[in-house]
Amino acid sequence: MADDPFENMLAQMDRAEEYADVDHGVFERLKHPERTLKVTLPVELESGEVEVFEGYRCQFDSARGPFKGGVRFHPSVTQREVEALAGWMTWKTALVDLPYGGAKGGVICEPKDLTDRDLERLTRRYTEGIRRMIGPEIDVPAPDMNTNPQTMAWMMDTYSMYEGYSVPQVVTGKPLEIGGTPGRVEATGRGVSLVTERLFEYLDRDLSDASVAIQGFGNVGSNAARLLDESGANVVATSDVTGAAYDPDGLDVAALGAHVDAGGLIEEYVAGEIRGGASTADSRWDDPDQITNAELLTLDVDVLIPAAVEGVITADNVDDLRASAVVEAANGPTTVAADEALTERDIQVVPDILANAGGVIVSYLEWVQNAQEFSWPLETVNAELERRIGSAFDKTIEQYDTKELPDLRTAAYTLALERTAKAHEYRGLFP
Ligand SMILES: NC(=O)c1ccc[n+]([C@@H]2O[C@H](COP(=O)([O-])OP(=O)(O)OC[C@H]3O[C@@H](n4cnc5c(N)ncnc54)[C@H](O)[C@@H]3O)[C@@H](O)[C@H]2O)c1
Repeated sequence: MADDPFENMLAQMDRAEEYADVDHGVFERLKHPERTLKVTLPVELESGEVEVFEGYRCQFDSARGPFKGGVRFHPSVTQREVEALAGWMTWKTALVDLPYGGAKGGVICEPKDLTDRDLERLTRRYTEGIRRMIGPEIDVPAPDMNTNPQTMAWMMDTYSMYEGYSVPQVVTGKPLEIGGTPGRVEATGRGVSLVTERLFEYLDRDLSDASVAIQGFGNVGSNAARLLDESGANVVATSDVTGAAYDPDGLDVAALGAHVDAGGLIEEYVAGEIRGGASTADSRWDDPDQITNAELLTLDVDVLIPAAVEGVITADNVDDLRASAVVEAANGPTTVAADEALTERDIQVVPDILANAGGVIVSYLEWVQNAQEFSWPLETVNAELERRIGSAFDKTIEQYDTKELPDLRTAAYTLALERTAKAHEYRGLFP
């Protein structure tokens, strides 16, 4: 049951319902996505072959504003996963109080097997498939797993070609040259780092020298690692699909970042095949051990940050977890059964809808700048990100403490559900 991300999201909602001030009828309505479009995407690959892909766009709830949510390219994308992710976007935008609803898109594909030309064609075909349901005031996509500013540029261009003029505001996470904002690429990782700092302040613990394990060293994981390293924490392990690098004395995060930016894999780094100009001789700590992703999750660390895929902390491994706090950078990394076990063990979990909200906050700031046809400096963007995610963190803690809720996820969900339900109550049912 809980391995299905959509069931997991519904179970999270159910856990919060008993504490949330929400009419039961409205609550039932919140459990159903408004709509999901499935699109068939035939693409002529560079090899000359035609491959037929499948994609989705789910628009979960728009009571608080236009739909907002990323697009994921991954072999394990399913309709249920996209719908769960769209639901989580709805609760996330409500929790951090952005004037948006929630949506998500996904295409079933293995990007590693596609050339840049193939990816461009697939992205354009997908954009054509969903273009009637997106738009600056309707639904605004953004990057997620295996999509990036280049993907957004292709989406923006395809949409604009049909409109007959440039519409930068139709997507966020664009390159700077076509209306992107400074600070967007690292925004989710920055938010993860900021909430980890806040958590330590709240727990009255010192983050400097705290040990951190991060599963996933992509956009979110690598930026969180870099910023936590800069704030004095000790990143002892990180991973990608090929496995994890572990050094109890701490990893050379900068060298790892350069290696991965140059297209390197973690297993190559551990084997000493280091790209990006760094060499083991230059590294502060030169011999990390290769461990598995499963072993990374059970390391004895102060903070565990899952930053890859959903459903990695489960009933099967939760008893082996030794971290004293979990900061959910990935969406939906903890199943409900595991969540209950973590609450019982008093392990603080900063839920995904708070921990990884930095990305959508800065996407919103990009959208606002596009609407104003104006651009802000990086300092303004980062200050606004810190203010907004800090305020959401404080409100979640206040809710948790004053209502004596079982955990931070329940606190975050009650706030998000109450805000979304209020919007539904004010707007009423039409027709
Ligand atoms: N990019 C954003 O702005 C953003 C915003 C909010 C949430 N998120 C969430 O953060 C997570 C990571 O997103 P990202 O943008 O960094 O993606 P990414 O594609 O840049 O990186 C993903 C990383 O996870 C690794 N990975 C993939 N499958 C794995 C597996 N089965 N086991 C272990 N590692 C695996 C990859 O090798 C890579 O290192 C996702 O859950 C995503 O939904 C991303």
